[in-house]
Amino acid sequence: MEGQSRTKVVLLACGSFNPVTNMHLRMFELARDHLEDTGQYRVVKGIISPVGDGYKKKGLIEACHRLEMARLATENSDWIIVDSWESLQPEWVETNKVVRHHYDELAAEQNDDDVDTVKYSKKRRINKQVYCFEGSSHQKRRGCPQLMLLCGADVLESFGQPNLWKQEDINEIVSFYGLVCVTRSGSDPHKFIQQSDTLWKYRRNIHIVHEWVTNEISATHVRRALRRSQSVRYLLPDTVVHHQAEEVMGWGCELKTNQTHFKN
Ligand SMILES: Nc1ncnc2c1ncn2[C@@H]1O[C@H](COP(=O)(O)OP(=O)(O)OP(=O)(O)O)[C@@H](O)[C@H]1O
Ligand SMILES: NC(=O)c1ccc[n+]([C@@H]2O[C@H](COP(=O)(O)O)[C@@H](O)[C@H]2O)c1
Ligand SMILES: [Zn+2]
Repeated sequence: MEGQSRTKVVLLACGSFNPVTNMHLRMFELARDHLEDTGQYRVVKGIISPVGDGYKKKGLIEACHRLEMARLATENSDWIIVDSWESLQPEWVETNKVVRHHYDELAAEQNDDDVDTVKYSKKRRINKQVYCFEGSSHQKRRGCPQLMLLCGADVLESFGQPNLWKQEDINEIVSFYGLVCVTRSGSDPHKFIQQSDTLWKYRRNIHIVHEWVTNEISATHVRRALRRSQSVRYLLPDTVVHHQAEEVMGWGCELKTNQTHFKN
């Protein structure tokens, strides 16, 4: 399929990024290779959206630090950016609402691009196909890139945790947007999809990316190492490691080690 006829895709990763690790960045590269290898997609952008402070997860440091570290981590990438919208919301925002927000942004950018050639109102009329499903209706904008949620297999499996995700949100994510899921040790996304009627129904919208270089990098491990004054070098981009060191010095922290604001 020629480049022009491929569907443009924007990948959106939501999470704590507490702190961002090399594996978060690898996740984007793996997903892009996988989607482009199908011959159907061209991945044009990746967005990291750190969760807001309202998420109140134990040990979550302030969003401004998580954002700054994610920005430093992506400064050498020509396609992955960090977006602050979610982290600036006063309350925790459910992921489906974050996805909707970004889809609306992409559609608005698309309309801006089109506005010179076709009158806005007319374009709006011809540019939308209405997709309806359980209780809500959405408009898919022609020409707008497809937005897919990018996550690790642990997040996919968290769909099965009672009272954590609304069923309608899961439906909307997998039926309207699409999901790219990177395998992670301890998870079996194929089995999980096979056992869920909803996920099975929309299995063609769920792209499982197999990470062959299995590794167990996690922000939990990084925080633990930092608490113990152990090196986190090569688990995080150097710029992020340095940012933390500067932070400690800047705060006149009582600790003379590389221990940082990760207290839990
Ligand atoms: N090693 C990994 N392999 C696959 N996916 C990963 C990996 N590390 C993180 N992710 C994914 O990155 C996204 C953001 O995750 P998150 O910020 O929770 O990182 P984490 O390393 O899991 O942190 P924590 O240990 O604090 O939960 C999630 O979709 C998560 O599944
Ligand atoms: N119902 C929901 O929309 C829902 C539930 C749980 C987690 N999440 C999101 O999943 C991500 C999980 O991140 P952590 O693995 O760091 O907890 C966060 O972005 C969080 O907002 C969403
Ligand atoms: Zn996690």
